[in-house]
Amino acid sequence: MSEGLKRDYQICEEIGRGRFGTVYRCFSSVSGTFFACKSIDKSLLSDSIDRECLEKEAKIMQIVSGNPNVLQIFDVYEDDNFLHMIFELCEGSDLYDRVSKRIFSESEAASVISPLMEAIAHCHRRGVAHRDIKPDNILFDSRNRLKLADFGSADCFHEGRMRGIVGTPYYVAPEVISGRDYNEKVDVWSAGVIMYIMLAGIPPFYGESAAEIFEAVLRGNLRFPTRIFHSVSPAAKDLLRRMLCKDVSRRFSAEQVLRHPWITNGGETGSMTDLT
Ligand SMILES: Nc1ncnc2c1ncn2[C@@H]1O[C@H](COP(=O)(O)OP(=O)(O)OP(=O)(O)O)[C@@H](O)[C@H]1O
Repeated sequence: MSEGLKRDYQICEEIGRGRFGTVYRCFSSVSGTFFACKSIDKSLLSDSIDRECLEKEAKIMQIVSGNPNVLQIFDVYEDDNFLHMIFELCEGSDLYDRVSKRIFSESEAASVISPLMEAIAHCHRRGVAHRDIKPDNILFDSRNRLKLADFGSADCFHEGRMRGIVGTPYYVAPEVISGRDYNEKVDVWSAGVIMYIMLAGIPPFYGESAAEIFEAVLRGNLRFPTRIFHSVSPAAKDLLRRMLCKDVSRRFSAEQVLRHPWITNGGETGSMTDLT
């Protein structure tokens, strides 16, 4: 373990595991606070792309720090074998657990989508596209505040063209799959998929395998089956159409999503006129 880490933090129990790293609860006696320490075993990084992603993750998290809805990074320690990143601790269940259990009311969904879009808009203002927005990467702290996490696939879109397939099948935007250049609006698409799943309990573009899901996403045929959507407001459907719009130039930006009435009214749309 790195000397600096041992000096500054007391490492406690394991709280999670990813492909390359283990996450531990840790304690800083200086601040008297608990944090999360993600320790990455460098020997598990098989190629230069993995190594590049890891270095980028720490760098990008520093660029996007300072927003209450983006997971804060506090320290980075490196030795020959490990890279340790100290993050704020999120002890609540993640959004994946929450969406797997039940369908959300519109106001409950808005209370998640609104801070998520605040986090995404903040990253986009700093020139960062997250590129892997999905429920597993949306954490909640002990006060139930949303924190966007896992910038391992993120990229700085001002530094050159973005290309290459990154993301997770259900959530990935069609322009990513088609292999064209794309921009930061891929994150708005993914957030739209999350909003749809929260309100409907099923994904908007479904397939039995990754290949079938990709085909469904590429078709981009957005439907609101009456049996599921009969009680969903026109405002929510209007926003979904604008987020899950295949034409990137017409797709809303994160800032536009934040100004949409469904967001500004907190999903309370009972008295609104039909937007469709
Ligand atoms: N800041 C945090 N606070 C509390 N728990 C966390 C925190 N960050 C990650 N975890 C937990 O640790 C687990 C592993 O996280 P990690 O970021 O290493 O991997 P992952 O994102 O799940 O997977 P991969 O990196 O393989 O895509 C997560 O599923 C989560 O449960």
